[in-house]
Amino acid sequence: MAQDGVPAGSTDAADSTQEKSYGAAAGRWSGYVRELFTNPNGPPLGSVDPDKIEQAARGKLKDSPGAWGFLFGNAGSGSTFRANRDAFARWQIVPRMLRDVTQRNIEVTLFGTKYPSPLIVAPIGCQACFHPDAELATARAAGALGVPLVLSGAASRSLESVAAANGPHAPRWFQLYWPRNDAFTVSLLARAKASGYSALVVTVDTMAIGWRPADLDHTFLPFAHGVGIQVALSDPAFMAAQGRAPHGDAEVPAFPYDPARVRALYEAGDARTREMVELAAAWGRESVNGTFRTWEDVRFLRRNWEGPLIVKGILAPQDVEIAIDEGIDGVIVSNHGGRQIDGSISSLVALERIMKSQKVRGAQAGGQLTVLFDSGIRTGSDIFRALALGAQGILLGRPWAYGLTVAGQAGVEAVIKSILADFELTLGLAGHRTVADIQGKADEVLVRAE
Ligand SMILES: Cc1cc2nc3c(=O)[nH]c(=O)nc-3n(C[C@H](O)[C@H](O)[C@H](O)COP(=O)(O)O)c2cc1C
Repeated sequence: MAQDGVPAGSTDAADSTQEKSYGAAAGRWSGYVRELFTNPNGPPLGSVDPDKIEQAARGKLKDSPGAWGFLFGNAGSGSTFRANRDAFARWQIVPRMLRDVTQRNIEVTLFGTKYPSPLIVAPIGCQACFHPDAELATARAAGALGVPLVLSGAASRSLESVAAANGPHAPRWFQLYWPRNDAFTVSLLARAKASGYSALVVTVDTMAIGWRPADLDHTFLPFAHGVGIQVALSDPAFMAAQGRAPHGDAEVPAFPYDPARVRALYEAGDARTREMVELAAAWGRESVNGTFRTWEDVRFLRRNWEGPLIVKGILAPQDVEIAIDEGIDGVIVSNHGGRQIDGSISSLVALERIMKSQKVRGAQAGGQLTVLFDSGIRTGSDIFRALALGAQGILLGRPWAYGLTVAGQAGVEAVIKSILADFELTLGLAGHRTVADIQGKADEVLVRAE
């Protein structure tokens, strides 16, 4: 069994056939194929095709067009989102044959902890918009599979109840949307530590929400109605500043979230709704409100967080080099799935450029910096390509949220099991046994399509 965040089992692929929890048995993920072929009812989500699961999620939210627009939508014309996907298509895998890759192991070690795969569950805010079980379903799914979960700072459940749903020994990280008030920040960090979140992810590409036509067209801003601010509502420092006691999760946002209904209640003078809108406005004065932070502010976090500190939303090599100088432990190369800047560099091209930096490569090789990646990952071969181009782990974003929307916990599990089975098979079919065989080895294992 895993203990205190340390995975059970062996570090040796050939020897890892029986452990559970963080450590994955060889072939564990591709074993899902057998499960699918022996299930007379077919795949749990009706399909394993990411596009079909996305369509199923759209169907599920057909009466909540604002929620669908929030989940699926992007900045501006959506060009960055498309660029993310197109960038993957430009790299092709060059398989090697007649190697014994029967026993495969896709475990990785990040920040000194071994995880069963390179997959990390990306922070996605406000999950109460998508499923009544919201973050708890996602946390249960991640905990059941032993994959690390990143809880969004804009969650619709508290850090504590998500930790409980995730499980006492499950790996979890906390993503911070930076409050203006230092006492609130320090309180969040203390709660994260106390609830077993081992790493802190600070998202630096969302000091304000981008220009998102879908949200603007639907007048969809759940945070303004108190949906997605439960991390704050459960915080003693934030609530004390509002002259109130912290709310637990006894009262959670209604599902489906219906902005028109909340507006009507507000107009009718409903006291509870009015209080929530007032608290939401106070949260809005704290976070994601156009107050831009600097590296100087990151130093404050560095001083107040002992564990790994990871900066999410970096795209320029120069910024990664600064992160190294600032003693940051990890970066997540990400453009937020194309939701922040229209016409931005794709995340994969950004990764390629970043990995050309001698300083970055040296820091990565020396174990000083961990490079993670997200934006656009949809298949196992996308994971393969991101790792080959230099990432040490990847964050899966919208695909699992589509699974959540369709089927709650089971949906999140199905999506993660599918993409990891796909990745493990792709790795083997390409002639490799472990992540180390391909990580940073694009020159050997990929070719750029003409
Ligand atoms: C609905 C939605 C909400 C998100 N909320 C957050 C968040 O609260 N914090 C954060 O750092 N990133 C957030 N992200 C960005 C994801 O963590 C991730 O970077 C992105 O989804 C990757 O792009 P992809 O889903 O297209 O692969 C959100 C993304 C979506 C789709």
